[in-house]
Amino acid sequence: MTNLPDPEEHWALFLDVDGTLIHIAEHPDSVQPSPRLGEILNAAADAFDGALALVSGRPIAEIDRLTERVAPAASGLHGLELRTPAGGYEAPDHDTPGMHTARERLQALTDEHAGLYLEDKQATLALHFRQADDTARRAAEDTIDAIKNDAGGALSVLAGKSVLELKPARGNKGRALQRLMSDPPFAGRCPVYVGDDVTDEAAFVAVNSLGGVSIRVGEPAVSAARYRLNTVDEVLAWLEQIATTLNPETPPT
Ligand SMILES: O=P(O)(O)OC[C@H]1O[C@H](O[C@H]2O[C@H](CO)[C@@H](O)[C@H](O)[C@H]2O)[C@H](O)[C@@H](O)[C@@H]1O
Repeated sequence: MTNLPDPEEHWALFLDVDGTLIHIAEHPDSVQPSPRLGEILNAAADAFDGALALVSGRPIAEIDRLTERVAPAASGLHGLELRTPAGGYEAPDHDTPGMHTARERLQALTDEHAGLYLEDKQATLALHFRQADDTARRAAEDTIDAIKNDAGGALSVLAGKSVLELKPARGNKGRALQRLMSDPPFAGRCPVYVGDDVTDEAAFVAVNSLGGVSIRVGEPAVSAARYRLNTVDEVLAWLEQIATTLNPETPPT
């Protein structure tokens, strides 16, 4: 574990999901969260008076399924979908120009190349190539580029871990974090963001601009994050450790 700052009671935790709280798997549907994940997140939320939000490229329904719905606050679809701790809900736009045609073109591409998988999240489309050969991967890159160009600025592309994701151009994880930071129990706290991926960089920048703590998970990488944890297991151990430090009555998990 690298030298992280000591936890402070006035922190607010923002946690990415895949690659941060849950190990990366071969397929989006085959991830296996730690059986202790819910317990660990509950203890961390208690330590910061409920100021804990989950922030993911997955839809909020999927975040809830994978985490036993521990977090009242969540942002899904790379910042396009938001649930506030008070129960407010901001839905993503399902009718972005170019998305319908994109879906048809990407479906045709996955029919053609066995190793490609299209994860249709309605408001965004994730084209996975973890199991694809070089030919399929190049076809994926070319097709995504062409779709983006044809959409004339309405769509943007996020290049995640073995995935290219088409999304409406507006909205990102950084904006979702700033939005959540404006309401209780987050307002007035110091934001701490933990993420593992290029798709988390906007949140690292937002946290840094608010004087917070940005932590990237994984191998050293060019990143706006100022601290690093090596693995998902280190993240879970660190969360347990800060919960126990701030709340010594927390029973060991
Ligand atoms: O923002 P995150 O919570 O990090 O989510 C990012 C994407 O995660 C998922 O894809 C990634 O994880 C899969 C399971 O480990 C892996 O098979 C895939 O290669 C990764 O890209 C998820 O399927 C996407 O919807 C998220 O956007």
